[in-house]
Amino acid sequence: ATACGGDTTDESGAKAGKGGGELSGTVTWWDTSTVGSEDKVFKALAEGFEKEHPKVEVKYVNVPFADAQNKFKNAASSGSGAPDVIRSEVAWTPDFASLGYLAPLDGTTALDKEDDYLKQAAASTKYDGKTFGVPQVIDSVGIFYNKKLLKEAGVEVPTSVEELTEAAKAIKSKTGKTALYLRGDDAYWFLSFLYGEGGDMINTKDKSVTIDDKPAVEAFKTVKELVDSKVAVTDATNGWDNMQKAIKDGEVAMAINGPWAVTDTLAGDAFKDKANFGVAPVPAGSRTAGSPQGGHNYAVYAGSENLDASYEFVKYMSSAKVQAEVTEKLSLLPTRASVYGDPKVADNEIVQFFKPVVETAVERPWVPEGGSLFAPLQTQYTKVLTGQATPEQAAKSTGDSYRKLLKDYK
Ligand SMILES: C[C@H]1O[C@H](O[C@H]2[C@H](O)[C@@H](O)[C@@H](O[C@H]3[C@H](O)[C@@H](O)[C@@H](O[C@H]4[C@H](O)[C@@H](O)[C@@H](O)O[C@@H]4CO)O[C@@H]3CO)O[C@@H]2CO)[C@H](O)[C@H](O)[C@@H]1N[C@H]1C[C@@H](CO)[C@H](O)[C@@H](O)[C@@H]1O
Repeated sequence: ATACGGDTTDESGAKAGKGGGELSGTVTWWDTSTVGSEDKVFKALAEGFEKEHPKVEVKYVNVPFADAQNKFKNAASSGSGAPDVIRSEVAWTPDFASLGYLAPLDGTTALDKEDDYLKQAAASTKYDGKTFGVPQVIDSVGIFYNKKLLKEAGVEVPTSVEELTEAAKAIKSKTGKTALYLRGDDAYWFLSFLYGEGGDMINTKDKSVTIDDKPAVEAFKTVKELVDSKVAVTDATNGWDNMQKAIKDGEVAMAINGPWAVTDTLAGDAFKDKANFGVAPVPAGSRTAGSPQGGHNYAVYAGSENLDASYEFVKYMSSAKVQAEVTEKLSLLPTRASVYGDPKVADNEIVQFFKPVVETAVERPWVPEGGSLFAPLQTQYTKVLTGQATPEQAAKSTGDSYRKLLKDYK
């Protein structure tokens, strides 16, 4: 199509149309979604963009979640090998932005119908008064449970740690199975217990480290007791695979997990009959029930040589149409309020459960160091679960690490 204003070539040499001129060139996109359950859906959606922009080639690259943050930082700082667009986890976005690695999107076509984004999701894209990402999916965690096993045990899905401990006895005696798989190699799985005791990692308002306050010690005690009393099984490594195998094979009655795990979990023998799968809020601690907020944004590399096509790609991928398709295929939660009105989305049981959960999820500290709070906590969390540190030692060690990371926090 010839543009009404005629084509111009901007500094990057890419065709930058005026008034709908044709885009061209390549857009390399690093996607971190799970291979084997999510990646093929996202890859196909990216190909849909190419159909609308025949002169643009999207180079889809799947980069493992555990490697992508460092890989991007290395490429961006060396100035070679960085992608044009990255699926930037909510905690990575302020980190990359603070380093100058992301293009501000305010005023570009990437940021389309901005008011339609859920405010919890949009919060992770803001840094220094600018917008450095476009929300893709928002998520939290809940209890995934095997209805048949709970029925055989004659118990309801537990709503608190006490009820979980009680139910575990009946599950073990009546079915021989363990009640819960508790992921031990990823500190994200500790957060709902920390929030359940009224605790948190840090307080950004008064700039204080709170991971070594009493609620955190109580939360470490809770998870240690769940494992020591065999209410829960855990592993110090390879937690994702072990958790998925345990719940999919019906070896455990429950696992704490999020929407990104639904497709993979439903592929398990235990859920040949999809009706056997249930999801419920995480168990409350002694103070409350709190779920963590997670998710992913699309972000554009500041050094991209094809900014116009990258902006349009982000606009397309985060459009209401594409978001509805992602939910339909993967049961992931949209980040556009308008998409929840789409009948296909509104009827999705996973969305029906997780929408109120993400609306009341505990907001994360959207500071550049937010993501780096997990590695030191992960070390101590695993040590507590394997008896190498007491809850008190773990809380103190994590607090000391945080104060080194956050110089101006007390
Ligand atoms: C340690 C890491 O701590 C944090 O990560 C937090 C994260 O902030 C939390 O929000 C939470 O993330 C949720 C997530 O929101 C939720 O959506 C889901 O994601 C799914 C996808 O849905 C699924 O599609 C697929 O992709 O798979 C995704 C993952 O399943 O589940 C996530 C929770 O897993 O929890 C994360 C902690 O895991 C840091 O941010 C780093 O990532 C850091 N990694 C370091 C690694 C270092 C080398 O060791 C290396 O030296 C360091 O440089 C590395 O950075």
